[in-house]
Amino acid sequence: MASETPLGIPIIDFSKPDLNQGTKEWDLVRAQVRNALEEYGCFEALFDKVPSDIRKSTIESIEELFDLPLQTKLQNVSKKPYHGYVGQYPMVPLYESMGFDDANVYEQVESLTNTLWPQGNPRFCTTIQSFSEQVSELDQIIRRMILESLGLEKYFEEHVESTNYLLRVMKYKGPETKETKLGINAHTDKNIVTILYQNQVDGLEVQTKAGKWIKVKPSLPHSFIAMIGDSLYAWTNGRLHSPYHRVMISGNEARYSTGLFSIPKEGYIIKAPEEVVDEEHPLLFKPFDHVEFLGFYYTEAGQRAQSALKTYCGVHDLALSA
Ligand SMILES: O=C(O)CCC(=O)C(=O)O
Ligand SMILES: [Fe+2]
Repeated sequence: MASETPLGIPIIDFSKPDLNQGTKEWDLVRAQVRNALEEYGCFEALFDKVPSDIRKSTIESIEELFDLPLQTKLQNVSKKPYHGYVGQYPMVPLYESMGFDDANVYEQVESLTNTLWPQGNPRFCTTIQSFSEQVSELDQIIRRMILESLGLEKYFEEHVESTNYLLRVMKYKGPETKETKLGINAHTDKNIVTILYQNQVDGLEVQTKAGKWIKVKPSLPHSFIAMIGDSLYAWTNGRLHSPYHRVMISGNEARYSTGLFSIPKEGYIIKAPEEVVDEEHPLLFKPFDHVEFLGFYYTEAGQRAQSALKTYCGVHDLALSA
């Protein structure tokens, strides 16, 4: 076979000083966002608005968190799967994670912090909250660009108000073998937009539409990975791709990462607006509640399904699964 140029996901620069709505710069970046999300469902965002000291203390704070005794970590329980503490799963023994609901709201982070450190840990709390708030700005820039590029900007306020932010922090223990091990199974995210950040240990892989796995290696310390989840895929009636991705790890060093997930609120019905439904683009999914869909996803049938979303509320189930 001829040698292939290594594939990578698109890189988009959000660090330009005058990236304001209505400018040429904005329109240019917006077009790049739209193309990347149609083709890959994700891209690397260069975003320097999160100061380097906050980025650094975020990674240090996550290390401090996972160094707590297991008994303490287990105190963060949640009714919602993957919102509380997760660890020691037999399928993915190297993976641990902890979720912070409403991570951009100080009081919310504080109350969870106080469960973990009864004597308080203001530095941890401030770090997690500021990091989440600053990354949520990138989430909103991206969502505004997506809506504008689809001619749906009138829905922006409703769109943002219908979601909450979850910050999930993750640790993947180095397997201490030469072989590469599975850190997290291949999956699509179920939410709206995910923004990932990581320490210097790579491992994220994204599947292209053609089925090829590509390694994601963030190029700069202020690189974030933005990714579309199934709920936005459904809301845009399939205009944007939500990619399968996984984490593969090797070596001795631990990988620490964070994901800021914009998640539809319970009770909010996700329904593709009429502007994106026409003869050429028939409705793909019946309107659904994200929390109810997640309930299905975590059942045996949901886990077995090739696409849980299509099985749950796909309009052309048979045609699509053929
Ligand atoms: O750790 C990562 O970079 C990816 C994590 C992920 O895909 C997830 O939490 O949904
Ligand atoms: Fe994911």
